[in-house]
Amino acid sequence: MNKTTETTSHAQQGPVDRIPVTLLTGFLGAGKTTLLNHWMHQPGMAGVAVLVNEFGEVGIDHHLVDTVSDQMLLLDSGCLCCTVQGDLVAAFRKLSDRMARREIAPISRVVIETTGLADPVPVLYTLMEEPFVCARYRCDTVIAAVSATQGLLQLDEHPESQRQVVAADRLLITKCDQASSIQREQLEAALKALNPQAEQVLVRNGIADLATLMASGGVYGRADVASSLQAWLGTEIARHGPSGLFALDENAIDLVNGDGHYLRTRRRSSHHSTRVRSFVITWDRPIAWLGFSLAMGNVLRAYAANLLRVKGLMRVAGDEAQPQVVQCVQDVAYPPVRLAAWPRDSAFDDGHSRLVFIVRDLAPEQESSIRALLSDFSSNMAALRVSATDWGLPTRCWLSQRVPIRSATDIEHEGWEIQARRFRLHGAGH
Ligand SMILES: Nc1nc2c(ncn2[C@@H]2O[C@H](COP(=O)(O)OP(=O)(O)OP(=O)(O)O)[C@@H](O)[C@H]2O)c(=O)[nH]1
Repeated sequence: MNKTTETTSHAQQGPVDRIPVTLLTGFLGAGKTTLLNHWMHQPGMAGVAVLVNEFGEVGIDHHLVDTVSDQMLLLDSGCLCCTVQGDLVAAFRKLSDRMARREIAPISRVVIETTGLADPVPVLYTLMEEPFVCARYRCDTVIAAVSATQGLLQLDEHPESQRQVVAADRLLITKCDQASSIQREQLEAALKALNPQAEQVLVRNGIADLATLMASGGVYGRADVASSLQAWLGTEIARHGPSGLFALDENAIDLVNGDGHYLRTRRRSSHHSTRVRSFVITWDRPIAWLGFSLAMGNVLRAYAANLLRVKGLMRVAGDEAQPQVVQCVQDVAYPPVRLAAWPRDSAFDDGHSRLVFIVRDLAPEQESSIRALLSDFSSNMAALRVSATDWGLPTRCWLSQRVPIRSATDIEHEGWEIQARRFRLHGAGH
């Protein structure tokens, strides 16, 4: 074989063999985990490895996705876009090592669910520039979930949300079942202005076709785009804009999307606004659901402007074996669901209730008053019943309905450990 032929065949082989990666992004509470949970039940997900990353001290999301113990990893040491890029590379290495040792069957795709606050650019940079990763994996698609009900406001107030939209090649407009047509159309127009080339997909009740996740994206999935981010950026600049739009220096990563929109981010240090932080409230005894729901309603009402996201698992008196999942996005409380059992081998091992709050501009004394409101539920049933008739209470939907159980049996995780059960080869002797 002459040299030219060798070079050609190597070049042809490399990109074909690399495992496609889908980045699933979207602001806090936009519906990423809900979408993932639906997709995880599809037969087409066999062989897909999922990496979940959360902002906050206690990981919740991986407990909310069913039947995932064997193909899901929690990236729990911080937000993917700033502190855990090394961990992300380590996870890719581990996947590759296990495949090489035939401990797991070949992986057909990796899906990374980022935190709602993640800037996708540093993650893209890792995928496209880190030598180990880009030799074996290729960024295929960036999907951003945007809430039809809250997305416009989030785009206005949170630069992270804009960056997620601009970097995406597919936009999933979630919660269309809850939005008016005017809300939806305004959001569609805003998204079009930010990222005209991205495909827009409407999502109702958290359900989208698996093809939405699996289909290759426009920009990132193009076979002719060089894997190097710098080369890709060069192509984009040549196509769209004046020179000097970007520079890759020591600490800056810039990205220009298909429409010449320009994103700049810092490579290493945490660049989340210091205005955003998280804290956890823990209860070591079962909570009274009525009192808790009313207290949470008052918390949402009083601090709506500062609460970005609240979620957790609660041990409810009288129903202690099945944790109740509590979900709030800003001042909206979503209908609770119950898990079939408490997650094992996790922060919830002790069976305590925990709520993770992600807040912005919340003063310490305000945090103290939230803690106080949630530490002392009135035991006066008559008073509770009166306040339960407050029709404007954000947590009304927690009071009225029977809480369905979601089967989430056998859910466990090993943090960074890759769990091989699903990928195990028959007869491989493991
Ligand atoms: N009605 C309705 N509710 C939805 C939809 N998508 C998500 N939800 C609800 O919105 C809440 C938040 O959804 P998640 O899937 O946890 O959102 P997320 O983007 O993973 O949240 P973070 O991981 O905190 O950023 C949950 O209570 C979901 O049930 C939808 O399309 N329709």
